[in-house]
Amino acid sequence: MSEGNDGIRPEPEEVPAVAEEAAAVQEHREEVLEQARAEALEVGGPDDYLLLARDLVAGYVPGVNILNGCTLTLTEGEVVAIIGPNGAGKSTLIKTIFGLIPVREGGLTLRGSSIAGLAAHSLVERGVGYVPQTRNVFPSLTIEENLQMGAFLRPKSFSERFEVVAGLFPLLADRRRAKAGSLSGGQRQMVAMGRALMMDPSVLLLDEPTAGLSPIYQEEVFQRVKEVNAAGVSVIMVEQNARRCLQICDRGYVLDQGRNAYTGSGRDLLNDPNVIELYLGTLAKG
Ligand SMILES: Nc1ncnc2c1ncn2[C@@H]1O[C@H](COP(=O)(O)OP(=O)(O)OP(=O)(O)O)[C@@H](O)[C@H]1O
Repeated sequence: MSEGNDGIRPEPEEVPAVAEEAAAVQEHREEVLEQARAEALEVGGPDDYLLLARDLVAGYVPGVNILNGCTLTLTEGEVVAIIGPNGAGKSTLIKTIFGLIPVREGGLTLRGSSIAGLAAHSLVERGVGYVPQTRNVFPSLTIEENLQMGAFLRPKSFSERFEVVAGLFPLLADRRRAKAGSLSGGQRQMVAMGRALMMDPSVLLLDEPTAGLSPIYQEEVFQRVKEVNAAGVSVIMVEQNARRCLQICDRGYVLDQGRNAYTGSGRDLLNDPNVIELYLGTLAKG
């Protein structure tokens, strides 16, 4: 057995200090989550928001909840970010809003009417678009065919919507006959967003649109999101590039363990020492 320190394992006396620090951080997180839960109850009623998710409880496996009471509001014209650590439930929240995961408890309303329990295609009909994180284009189809799939509920509106969407993403017109599978990751993301916009949604749900993209393409995606928003679409986006996302969004939600941890304007969250310490970590120091 080796007696010396191998440079990786901590000295024995360091271990209690690390454990104490971890326990303190966990205790702080619990306090934050409790406070956020109390604040979440202070939101207005369904008629006050374009979209209201209130105290949502949801999960994949019977008896196991991933969302433990999440509240989120979206007002017309906003870009709202959802950030938080891995496994916090960010994607689960956006999938629950889009009807891909059943709501076990809580309320979900769009323009004051309940959408809990509605299937995804019903939400598309009601003006909600969704771009999943992965497998969000049909690689063997052309760009144009991908966009046709996006307009499948209203095929007659294809030409008109194509003009509008290509105005936002010129690439889609320039390369309309190219197979989506031949495009770069960033270009595919434009196709995926363009497809979701073909139904002229008022709400666009984006699940980590910059994941796996180079910094240049990440920036392009953020700019396009702003342009889509400026064209009248309210946006909820889950993001792994938390710092940049908070810079461009109106408001943000920090999720932790399937619950609200912090809520505020993007700027407030970026400057909140607790958010920096607990959730932005090295990103904040960068
Ligand atoms: N299809 C699934 N079946 C069962 N559990 C799942 C499924 N998808 C996700 N989970 C679990 O739900 C929890 C939350 O996952 P989710 O993808 O919502 O997290 P996230 O905050 O988006 O994190 P990440 O940034 O890592 O994607 C995780 O513990 C994950 O293992």
